[in-house]
Amino acid sequence: MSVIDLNTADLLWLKEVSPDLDFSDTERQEAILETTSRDFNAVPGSGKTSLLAAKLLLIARKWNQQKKGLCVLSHTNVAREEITRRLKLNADGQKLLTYPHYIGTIHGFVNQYIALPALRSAGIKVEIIDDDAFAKKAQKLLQQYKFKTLRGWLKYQENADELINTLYFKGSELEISTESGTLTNATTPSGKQVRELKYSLLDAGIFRHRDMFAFAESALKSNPNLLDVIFRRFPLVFIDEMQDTSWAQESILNSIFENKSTVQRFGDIDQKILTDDEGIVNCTFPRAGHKVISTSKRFGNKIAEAVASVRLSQLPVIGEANQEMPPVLLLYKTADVEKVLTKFGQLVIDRFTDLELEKKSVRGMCTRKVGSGDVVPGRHLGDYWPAFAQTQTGATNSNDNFWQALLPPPNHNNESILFGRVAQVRRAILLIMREAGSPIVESIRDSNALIKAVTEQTGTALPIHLLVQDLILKPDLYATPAARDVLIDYIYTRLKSYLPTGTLLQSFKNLSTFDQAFFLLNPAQLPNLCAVSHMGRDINYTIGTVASMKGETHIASLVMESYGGNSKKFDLEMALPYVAGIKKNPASLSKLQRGQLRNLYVAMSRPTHFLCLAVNETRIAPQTLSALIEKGWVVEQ
Ligand SMILES: Nc1ncnc2c1ncn2[C@@H]1O[C@H](COP(=O)(O)OP(=O)(O)OP(=O)(O)O)[C@@H](O)[C@H]1O
Repeated sequence: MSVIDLNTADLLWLKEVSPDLDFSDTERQEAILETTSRDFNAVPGSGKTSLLAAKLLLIARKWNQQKKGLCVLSHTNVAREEITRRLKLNADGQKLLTYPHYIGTIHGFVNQYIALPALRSAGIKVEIIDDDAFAKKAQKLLQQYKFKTLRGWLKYQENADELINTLYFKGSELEISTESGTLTNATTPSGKQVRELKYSLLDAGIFRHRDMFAFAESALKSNPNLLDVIFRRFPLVFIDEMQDTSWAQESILNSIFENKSTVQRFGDIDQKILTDDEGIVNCTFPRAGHKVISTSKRFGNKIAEAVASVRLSQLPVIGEANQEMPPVLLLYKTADVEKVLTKFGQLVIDRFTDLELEKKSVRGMCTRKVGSGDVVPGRHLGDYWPAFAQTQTGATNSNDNFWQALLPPPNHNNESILFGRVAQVRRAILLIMREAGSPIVESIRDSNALIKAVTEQTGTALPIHLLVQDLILKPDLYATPAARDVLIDYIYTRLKSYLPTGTLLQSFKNLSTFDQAFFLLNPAQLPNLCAVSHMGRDINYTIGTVASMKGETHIASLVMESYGGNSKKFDLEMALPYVAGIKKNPASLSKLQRGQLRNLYVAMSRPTHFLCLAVNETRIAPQTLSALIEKGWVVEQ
């Protein structure tokens, strides 16, 4: 028997409350009305998250259980925020935001219901769960005399820093492992010390997110009754972004809910770009009997055709939007690789008015950040934008640098993640207040508590609100070295009342958090922000990796080719014959090459209007070029 009854009358109501969304097709209607456990594999831009939010609204209207609730899980905070944003708009939807319901990330859920209670009852304190904070503390601890042997061993390890930064507890036996490299046996001196280091951090209450899954597994093993308690509380479970769920996460969720609660999972298996996860072969999404949504509301037919050509499953992708323009193939000469991003900015300015670009995202993406290979450039983002490469080198990369903390993440224009941007900028301000010795922030652990602490202790946080607003809305304030100098003065005036009495402007300016060495290699470029002036108009747009832009919608997207290293192939060089229709069925490519294609599938499916692929002119065959032109592609140089 299903937990909830949904029928076609509900769809009529949905039309009234969500007039911006169209659920008139059979595939979406079936997905909304489905009441049994089922997976849904849906194309990019099909509106998985908004469909799920709409479905939740319908259920909220009918939910009458007081102590049992819905469990809605996503992989990222972006998806969670999108769901809660939509639910907040409606009185019924708001009911889902409180007890007995849970809406949050899989990490948050596992922590709240399993790992943290287990750690508490074992008397283990938790100070912080944060991969960056863990890495920082681990590196600091490593410098202690007692880890001398370990340091000696690390000198001979590739990625020694990462080996330490990513130490984690694995499985229900809490075995100590690393995500980078291999640890020596626990009986060797260095093997002993690396484990001692991890245990010291455990004693200090410092954990990585991944550790929590091991504690959860361990708790469920030693206390199987816990499973019953959780599944009884949540008879209905929805999981968004299912393709990104690792096996460690899925196996815990399966052990709690499988064959007990009704579970519906949404995702797109072809967008799974992290495929080197342990246990990946066990992942079950999408299960037999799954349904599909094959139409995209994001883009039209031309982009859909290109996206479908690189879709590994070769299932159809149908574009339903009708605002797109001809896609562009941007051919560059090797010597001009650093001009690609500027040229794309010009193409965007030529195609859109300022009004059309307002509040819309323009992005440049590349699969690889940096790398090597004795091949002609166009290998990675660093080739196209040297300032990006410099952020990837340890020397200038500091978790405590204000500028680094301030720089907009790749998705900073997306309204749904504005909340995330506010949190990011508050964190940057917290770094300043901490280093300046502000007594207000002495006992606060993260930026979430900043406003509360400032308000409680001084009566108002208005100066911080205004500063946050300026830093988000006016990136020009930190676009050049001179602007950054002026900005520090301005920050001082805003924060002065929160600083220790007598803090002078000069000592404030000398805080190491303002160190601009971060920008030195390329003072004209911000690491991930490209500024272009053309025909008397300006555009600033963000660049980044494909992985960092998953889930986004752009008005215009540039996809820059990259070299796959061990795959021995440039991704677009390999993909363009498929896009041109000369080759079919990319499923026969090698594993690494298929991984490259998955990235392209994600990247090429971001834009609503304008898709541009940048390729070195030496890497496209004349036959492919003519076939693309015949298909309606425009070639630019
Ligand atoms: N049912 C719908 N009716 C009309 N427009 C929609 C609908 N669903 C989504 N959209 C619009 O389509 C675009 C893509 O939606 P969204 O980003 O939610 O898709 P997605 O399935 O999450 O995509 P991806 O898997 O690529 O991240 C957005 O601009 C959104 O507003």
